[in-house]
Order: sequence, then C-alpha cells, then structure tokens
Amino acid sequence: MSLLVAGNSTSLSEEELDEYSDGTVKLRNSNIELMDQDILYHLALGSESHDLQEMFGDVKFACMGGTPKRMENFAHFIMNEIGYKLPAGTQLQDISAYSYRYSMYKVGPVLCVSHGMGTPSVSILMHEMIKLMYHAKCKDPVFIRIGTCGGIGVDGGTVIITEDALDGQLRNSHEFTILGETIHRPAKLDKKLARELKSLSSADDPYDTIIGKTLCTNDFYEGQGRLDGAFCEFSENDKMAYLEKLRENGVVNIEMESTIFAALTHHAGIKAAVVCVALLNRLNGDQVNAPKEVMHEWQQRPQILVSRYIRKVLTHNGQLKNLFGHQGSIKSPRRFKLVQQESQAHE
Ligand SMILES: O=P(O)(O)O[C@@H]1C[C@H](O)[C@@H](CO)O1
Ligand SMILES: O=c1cc[nH]c(=O)[nH]1
Repeated sequence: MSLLVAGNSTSLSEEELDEYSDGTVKLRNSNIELMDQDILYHLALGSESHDLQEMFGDVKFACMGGTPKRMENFAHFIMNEIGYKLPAGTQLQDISAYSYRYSMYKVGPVLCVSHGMGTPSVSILMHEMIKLMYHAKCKDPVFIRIGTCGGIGVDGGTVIITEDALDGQLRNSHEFTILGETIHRPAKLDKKLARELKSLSSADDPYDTIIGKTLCTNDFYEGQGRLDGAFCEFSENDKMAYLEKLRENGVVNIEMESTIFAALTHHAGIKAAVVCVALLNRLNGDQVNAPKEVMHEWQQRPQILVSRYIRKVLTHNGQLKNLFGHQGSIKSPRRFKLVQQESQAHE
C-alpha cells in the first residue's frame, strides 16, 4: 500500500490510513491538484493532453534501466514472457519518443523506461514517473531498476539484488540540496521484495544471484576509485584500501542510481527494488573489457529474474490468464536469447 499524503505530513491517522488504503499513489505535494494541467515534460505526456488513466491505469510494474535499447529489449522480452499480444498490425512504440530524453514502452501492466546515467537524470524521471502513477490512479505499482554495476569481490556476470543503497560516505540515505538547504531522505528499498526476487533465482542458472549492499556514486571514474579516468590523484594502494573498506562494510557492488531511486520511491510510498549485473570485479581492475556479446548476455540476467517475478505476481493475481487469454510458459535463458534475436530482427 502507498502511504502518501498531500502536503508535508509524514504520519498517518487511522482515518487517513482507511482513506489511502486503496493502493493508489498519493502525492506529497498539494500544488499539483491546484494546477489546471500537469505537463510531464521529459516524458512527452500531460494530464490534460493525454488520458493518463486510460493509457496507464493498469500499470503494475515500472521497470527502469540506463539505456533506451536495454529497455526496448526488455519490453520485447517481457511481452513474450507474459504472453501479451499487441493488436494485429501494431508494434511497440516509444511513448516518450518526442521528449528526445527518455524512452518508454508499455506492455500491458509493465512499463519499461530508460533513465539515463546518474542521479540528476534518474531524479527527473522519478518525479515524473511518480506523478504519472498518481494521475493514472495506478494501484500498488512496483518500481524496479534493472541495471549494470561493478562488483566487489564477485565475478562479472553475477546478478546482485540491492539490500541497502549507500551513498559515497556509506550512509543509507540520499542527500538533497533544496532551497540551499541540505536534507537527507532514507534510501530504503523493500527488503521483502529483495528476498522474493532472490528466491526466484534458480540452482540451474549458470551464474550466481546474491543480495548485498550497493554503493551509489556520482561518478564512474574518480568517484568509484578508478585509476583510469582523465584524472587520478590517489595511488593504487589507496584505491585497494577503499575497495577493501567497502567490502568489509558488506558492499558487493557499485553503481550510480540506487540511492536516488530508493529515496524517491520510499518517499512516495512505492515498493521498489534494484537488480544489477556486475560487468567486472573491481578488485581485479577498472576497465570494462568483457566482449560485447558476453556483456549483452550478462545484461539479460537481471531481466530474466525480474520477468520471473512479474510472471509470478500476475499468475498469483490470475492476471496472466484474464488479461491475455492464456498462461504462457516460463522461458529459459536460452529461450530469452531467441526472443531477443527475433526482436532485433524486427528493428
Ligand atoms: O543502468 P545502468 O547500466 O546505466 O547503470 C550503471 C550506472 C551508470 O548509469 C552506468 C555507468 O556505466 O551504468
Ligand atoms: O564499474 C561499473 C560498471 C557499471 N556501472 C558502474 O557504475 N560501475
């Protein structure tokens, strides 16, 4: 359930809990209701120009990841996984194409959206995605980031589910500067959802899926202790000591979006998870140098896990059958490859 109220109040009375128990996303910003229209500029959508409830009211899962291509691939993959059929003669369209910022694909109850790199890009998207959920009156939407990362002591190809998102100073919060003031919001993800995702990994998967802490940085190079940026004013020993310190604190991966993603979803009362694949083990180096095809296959791994979760929820709700007329079948990673090839052949 989403526990959100207009204005700034954070604690809910019994009556408010009843009032808000319908699962729809409420905004903590009373200004929005007073506006004639709300333009979701970076999504190329608006509350007056589009019937957002009609277009998005059935959304249950908003899956986000860095690149437009990854999210387009995921849209094709999940379409097959849930047996969703597009109307005859139609194909998936990038709903936000004319924003020239983010890409968005809708496959029944699943939205697949690119978020770009780093906090500012994700922050803008999250504001507009949360408002989209509100305008569309979506019930209990779940947000999942499907990303890539650097591993700490784990092999490339390992799938990592974030337990806690930590900032550069190992705080489980995200720092905002608002009107010149610094505030922190807890970077909390849904622990139950993380465990559920972990339970959907299979002993037959030819790779490990683990849960651990994720460090979120504002930079890929110096910010992640790399020696190979345009600048580097620390030694290899300093770098290794830092990575070891991270490891001692339970950090298993480093990426650039988890704290803002966790902080804004938590502030909005939206259940969220972060699932990334490691592209390298940072204890062994800095360069991302795995072959392209290998990295392509690795990036499918978080998508496979998330698709198992989506299928499980839809099956549990009886929605796979009701929405799409048949149950579909659980596909293996091999099948995923074929689906990807089919979708690429259509590009
Ligand atoms: O979702 P992606 O793969 O974009 O996440 C990580 C963090 C940065 O955005 C980017 C750096 O290569 O990859
Ligand atoms: O090392 C890495 C790899 C992917 N993404 C990151 O942020 N860091």
